[in-house]
Amino acid sequence: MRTAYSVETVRAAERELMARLPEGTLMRRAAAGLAASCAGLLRRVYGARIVLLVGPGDNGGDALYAGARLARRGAGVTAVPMDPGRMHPGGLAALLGAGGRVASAVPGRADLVVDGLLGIGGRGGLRPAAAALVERIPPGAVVVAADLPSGVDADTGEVVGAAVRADVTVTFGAYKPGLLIDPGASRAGAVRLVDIGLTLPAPDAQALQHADVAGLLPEPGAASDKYRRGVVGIVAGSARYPGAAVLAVAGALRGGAGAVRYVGPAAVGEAVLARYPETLIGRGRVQAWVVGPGLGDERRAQVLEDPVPVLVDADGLRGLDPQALRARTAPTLLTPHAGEAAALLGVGREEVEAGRLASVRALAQRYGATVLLKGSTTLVCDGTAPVRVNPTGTPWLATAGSGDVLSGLAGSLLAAGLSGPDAASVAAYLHGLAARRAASGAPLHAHEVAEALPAAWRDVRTP
Ligand SMILES: NC(=O)C1=CN([C@@H]2O[C@H](COP(=O)(O)OP(=O)(O)OC[C@H]3O[C@@H](n4cnc5c(N)ncnc54)[C@H](OP(=O)(O)O)[C@@H]3O)[C@@H](O)[C@H]2O)[C@@H](O)CC1
Ligand SMILES: [K+]
Repeated sequence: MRTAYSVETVRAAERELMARLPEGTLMRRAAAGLAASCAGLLRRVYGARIVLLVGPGDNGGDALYAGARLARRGAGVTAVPMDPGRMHPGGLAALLGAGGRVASAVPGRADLVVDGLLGIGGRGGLRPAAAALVERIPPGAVVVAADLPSGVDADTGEVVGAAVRADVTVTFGAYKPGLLIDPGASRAGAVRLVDIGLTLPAPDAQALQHADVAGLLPEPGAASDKYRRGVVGIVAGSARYPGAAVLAVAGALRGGAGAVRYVGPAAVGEAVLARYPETLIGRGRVQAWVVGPGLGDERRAQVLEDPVPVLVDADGLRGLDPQALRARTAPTLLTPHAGEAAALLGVGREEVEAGRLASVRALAQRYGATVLLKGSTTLVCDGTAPVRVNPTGTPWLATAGSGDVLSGLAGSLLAAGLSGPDAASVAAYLHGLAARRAASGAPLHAHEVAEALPAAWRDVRTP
């Protein structure tokens, strides 16, 4: 499990540790890790041209001390301050003592640029003096962000205006949520963690890894029959959109439930059967429902009355009543994309895109449900446990029908007995992995994602 911690939590842990260590120890540890990463990215440290963008706080201090280490190994290191009157004094002295220099403008050429403008003390969009330096980063230089790319909000991943686009981010003590959540995540490049010795409490966000997913996958026992493994009911599709039902069933058949039941118009049932003859057709007992696309209100209301877990997706999300959902006794899982989430919250779509973390939390609170917010970084929140950030996926997943496959898959995992957050985050993980496998750099369509699910399932179980 990759875990991430809010600024407040990191600061508290730092304070606690600093009180027990000689002054400057943590910054020395951070700078040593940063310098080592930079050295590893250069073909040769000796003679390399390194530029440090230096902010007024301790993030700038990290960059200056790291620069001093690299200068001692023969690199030509130039520090460019955001505010010449405010640079970490100890860091500046170390750099100058090691032969580094200070310049007022960013040199036109560099092999590597260290972004030490802002770390966890950054607030709001980059001020003009910082944005001007970022604009001047020489093309072709490897960009290494200290702690996080400047301009990215550490807690949320939000970016207002300009922000550094790093090739590598060397983060200190703990991952910050903004490094895992877009748009911040896409600015961070490869993220490396430097252990500075912090003792941390429960995380604010977490990202599953293969082993976590493998541990959550439903496993049939010797005594399992199809009913014990769970039946998932799919209420989706219409004469106008029969494909949604076929794709949801495709996902559900690969999700570990013992059987998939389709409930809907006869013509759609025939389309489902033609593709998947193993589907049960018509009403009957299920352990979880997926209420999805192409639906009228009355079909959704019937399903929501059933005291089993229910996943609500697509058209099923339209006009949902928070009170009615809160009154349910069994878990509810909502799987909106940004547009649907915006409608559920009564805000603009851009607001959801810009503040994905706040949006998913607000939805979980308001509807008393687990919420899977689809998008460039899929988030899962049940309002209490840490938010789960999905680390798999590919931009090619933005294709018609892929959401139907995901809802079938997650519903199947619910029927197999997983909790709402586990079903949602395992489904998102497998779905993203399957899409990566199926796409491998080329366009893909939703059926291919469904077909690649068994391979993704095997991948995560391979130690
Ligand atoms: N604590 C520790 O033990 C350790 C900490 N470590 C390191 O310290 C970092 C945190 O340092 P920090 O607290 O000094 O804050 P930091 O990120 O440098 O920025 C604050 C400065 O930026 C300014 N500023 C703010 N927003 C701005 C904006 N939008 N645009 C422009 N400027 C803006 C703000 O200005 P002000 O508001 O004061 O005018 C203030 O001067 C942390 O990320 C890690 O790298 C490591 O060494 C490990 C040990
Ligand atoms: K930075």
